[in-house]
Amino acid sequence: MRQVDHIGIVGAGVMGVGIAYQAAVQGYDVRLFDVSDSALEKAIQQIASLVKRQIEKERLTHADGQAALTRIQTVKSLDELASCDFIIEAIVEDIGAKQSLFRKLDAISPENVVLATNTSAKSITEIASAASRPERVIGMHFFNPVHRMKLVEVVRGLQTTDWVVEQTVKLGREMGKETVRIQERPGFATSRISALVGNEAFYMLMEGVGSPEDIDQAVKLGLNYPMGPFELGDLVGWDTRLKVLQYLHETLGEKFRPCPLLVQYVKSGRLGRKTGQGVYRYDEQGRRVKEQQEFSIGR
Ligand SMILES: NC(=O)c1ccc[n+]([C@@H]2O[C@H](COP(=O)([O-])OP(=O)(O)OC[C@H]3O[C@@H](n4cnc5c(N)ncnc54)[C@H](O)[C@@H]3O)[C@@H](O)[C@H]2O)c1
Repeated sequence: MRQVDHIGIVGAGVMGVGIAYQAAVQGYDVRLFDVSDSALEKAIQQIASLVKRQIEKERLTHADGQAALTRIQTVKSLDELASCDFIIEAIVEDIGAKQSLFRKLDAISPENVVLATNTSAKSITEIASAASRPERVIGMHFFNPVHRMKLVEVVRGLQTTDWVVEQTVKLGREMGKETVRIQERPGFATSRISALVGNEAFYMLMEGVGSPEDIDQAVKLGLNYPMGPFELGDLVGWDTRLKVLQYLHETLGEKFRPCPLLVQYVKSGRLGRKTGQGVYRYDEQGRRVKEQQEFSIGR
């Protein structure tokens, strides 16, 4: 097994930030790259505020929190990931963008480095086809928020080797997560169910079945889900959710057709917590704003 000390992370959005935090807290040195300088700056602020909150909640000591922060380095060029022992991609959910990135990662990194994608649903085999050594490409699917969610879904593409699966399971566990091993099918074991539930909730909202609050409450208390479908979609980001649904619609058929109201939300920029408004509204600190107004589907 290659000793993993340095983890390279590509993409400093919602997931890249969470994965970087989790890796650093578990003692790994992290190099974080994004095409956007402002995303990198924002990422460092978000990680620092997450460390602060975890210290306040006594889930992290001050010393451990500070040590984690010093382990994260942002880099301005992909080439600076060349010496990493394991690389995790968390960029936009777009097959072309991911393939182009994996072509570059394959070219810059030694051949015993695992190249993992955090894709929510896309084909690992298709992403891997861009690499000259597709057997070292694997799905390592973290969940949002990474520091709280216990699972990593390890997804095997057609050519992924046993060694790569073992290395990824080991890293997932050492990052403090439970792992499941999944054979590649669109949406894996989790996104396939979650996309269906979120989409159905939007159809229910469009039909006027109930307010978002009541639908969320029904699913939480009646079905024992920890979060309602709208709370979860606001956290995931409806743009990401829509991309997953479009892909599942293409590959698995009609039952995944994206709800027109969900599509409208994305067109209007109501993407969820990351834009301050999705199905619900959030203040500057990310706290949900309680609405006084009566329910209507256009809300
Ligand atoms: N949001 C979730 O809850 C969630 C959960 C599990 C998996 N995922 C998956 O994780 C991935 C990232 O999702 P996210 O929600 O963090 O997205 P995001 O939109 O928050 O962040 C994506 C980041 O990638 C950067 N980026 C885009 N192209 C790039 C490139 N070629 N090189 C480097 N950086 C690039 C963008 O500048 C942006 O900062 C997606 O594949 C998504 O499906 C998301």
